[in-house]
Amino acid sequence: MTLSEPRTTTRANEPRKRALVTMARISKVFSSGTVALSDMSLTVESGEFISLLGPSGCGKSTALRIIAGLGDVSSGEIDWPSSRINSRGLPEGDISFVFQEPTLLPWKNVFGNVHLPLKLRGVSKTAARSQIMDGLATVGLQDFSDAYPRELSGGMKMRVSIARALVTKPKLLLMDEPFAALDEITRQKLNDDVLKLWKTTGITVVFVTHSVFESAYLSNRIVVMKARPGRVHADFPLATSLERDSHYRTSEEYRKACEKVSYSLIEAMGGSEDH
Ligand SMILES: Nc1ncnc2c1ncn2[C@@H]1O[C@H](COP(=O)(O)OP(=O)(O)OP(=O)(O)O)[C@@H](O)[C@H]1O
Repeated sequence: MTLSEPRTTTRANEPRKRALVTMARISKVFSSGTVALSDMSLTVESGEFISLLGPSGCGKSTALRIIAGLGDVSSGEIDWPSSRINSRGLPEGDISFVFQEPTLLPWKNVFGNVHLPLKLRGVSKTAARSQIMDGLATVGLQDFSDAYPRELSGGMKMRVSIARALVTKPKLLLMDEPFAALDEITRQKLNDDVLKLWKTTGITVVFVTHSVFESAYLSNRIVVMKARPGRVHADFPLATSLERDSHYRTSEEYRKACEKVSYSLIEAMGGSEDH
């Protein structure tokens, strides 16, 4: 196969569909009176790559935080049908969160930062070494384990943050606009890294973004949200016969996917198609 030939999409160990987490008629009203979410229902199937897309303030981060157990709900139910639940109502060890900021500890080196989630579980550095180095290899930073955050570029810091999220081998990776602060080329590289780990590990990803292009590139399902109050406007699969790579970015199929997502977002924002 030459470099210019598009490849067909494959994913190792394609999982059988089953509900990983179900949000049923979730509402969230903050003490300020802001209704961040109203009657939001969403089932995340195991193995999906879902993008939550929508205008600012439509509740994307709130929805993600609720899935992560970082905020309570005003009404509605969260269910984890296929997981063992701990006393906090969460599936033990199954969720990792990546924020827009890498949030690395400046006084710890890369190895120490990635070790953190395991340290919190009582795993020593020695016992965790191979897991940490595997995590760093996944994001291409195996040669930077001794470096400190101040020595890394923005993209490298975000890679460390992703390695830290993966080191506990979560089933579900929640990403809240992780690449929004990065330049376009670094963002595209990290998009490819995340897609690669999604394909090779079987992890489920819920990815919050403002970007139509990013969501159309990454996801196999798009959930477009609407604001005031936050709710689901549209929920559709985004299949492609092509491998999502640099060729895909210039393909007619990607252009059509972007158009479809873009129209849906315009609708969600109350506009018309010819805006
Ligand atoms: N802790 C909070 N207290 C009060 N209101 C909040 C709080 N967090 C979020 N909100 C409000 O809830 C609504 C939804 O916010 P949220 O951050 O979930 O939206 P978003 O879609 O992620 O926005 P953005 O794309 O700008 O990050 C907004 O009106 C926001 O101002």
